[in-house]
Amino acid sequence: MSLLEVTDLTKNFGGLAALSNVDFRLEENELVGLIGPNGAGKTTFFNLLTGVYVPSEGDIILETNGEKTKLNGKKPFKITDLGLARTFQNIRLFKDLSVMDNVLIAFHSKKGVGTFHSILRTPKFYQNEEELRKEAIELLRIFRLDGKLETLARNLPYGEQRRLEIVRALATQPKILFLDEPAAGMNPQETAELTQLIRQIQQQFKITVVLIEHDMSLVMNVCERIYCLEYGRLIAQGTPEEIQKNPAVIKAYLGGD
Ligand SMILES: Nc1ncnc2c1ncn2[C@@H]1O[C@H](COP(=O)(O)OP(=O)(O)OP(=O)(O)O)[C@@H](O)[C@H]1O
Repeated sequence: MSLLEVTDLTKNFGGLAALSNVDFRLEENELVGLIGPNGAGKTTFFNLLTGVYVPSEGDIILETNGEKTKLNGKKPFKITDLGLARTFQNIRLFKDLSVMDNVLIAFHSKKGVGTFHSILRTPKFYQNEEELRKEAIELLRIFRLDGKLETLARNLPYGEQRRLEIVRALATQPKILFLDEPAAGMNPQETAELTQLIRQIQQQFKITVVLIEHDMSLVMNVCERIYCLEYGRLIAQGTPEEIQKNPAVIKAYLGGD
């Protein structure tokens, strides 16, 4: 089986079917795009996979080390523990904490030494803190944020806040990273740099990356496979070349018959 297998995933909000019978799979270490017009159900899909919403129907199964785990209905923190991390369409940082503290908090979900050592400030606590700081600086260096360790997140320029969000997600050591419109609001140069970074982290950390993005050049450039949603239904999947030629996708984006 695949790293992640989603079958028949459905989410209803009252009478509105935000997502209907979607099948989706992810393999290890691939870069996958999720596209579709506004309101197609892309963010709802991420919210279902990361435990923000409980599915109305369908299954989400993660397979790691030969073990299958059903993710439906699990809480977001549990899903993070199992190796799924995400960023949000609207940036969600601890705006009044420094860049470094934003990353350290994310690390603690995976690598903290526990309450006993933390409260008593044991030598093990200090040794662990030092190691985490080093790892945080390494990650921040990749995203060119290592010169701003003590800057408050709210004082970073917009593009850097978006990059810090990705660092925070990576600090939880995910197997799968979900990025919700990472290039939204970025200028072309920032988008080009981000494209490069996404490729780099996928290869360096050997993770699977799933990307919701309206910037088609980014999606077509970076993704190996693409899924397209419209009105909550999966209307196409394939390579970037196949998706660009797909009549249902062209119609969904351009309208008309
Ligand atoms: N919590 C909710 N309650 C009710 N309706 C919702 C909720 N969340 C999403 N929806 C509806 O579900 C549909 C899909 O929304 P969703 O945000 O998943 O689309 P999207 O493809 O991410 O859109 P966009 O590209 O504009 O971000 C929309 O009609 C939206 O209004």
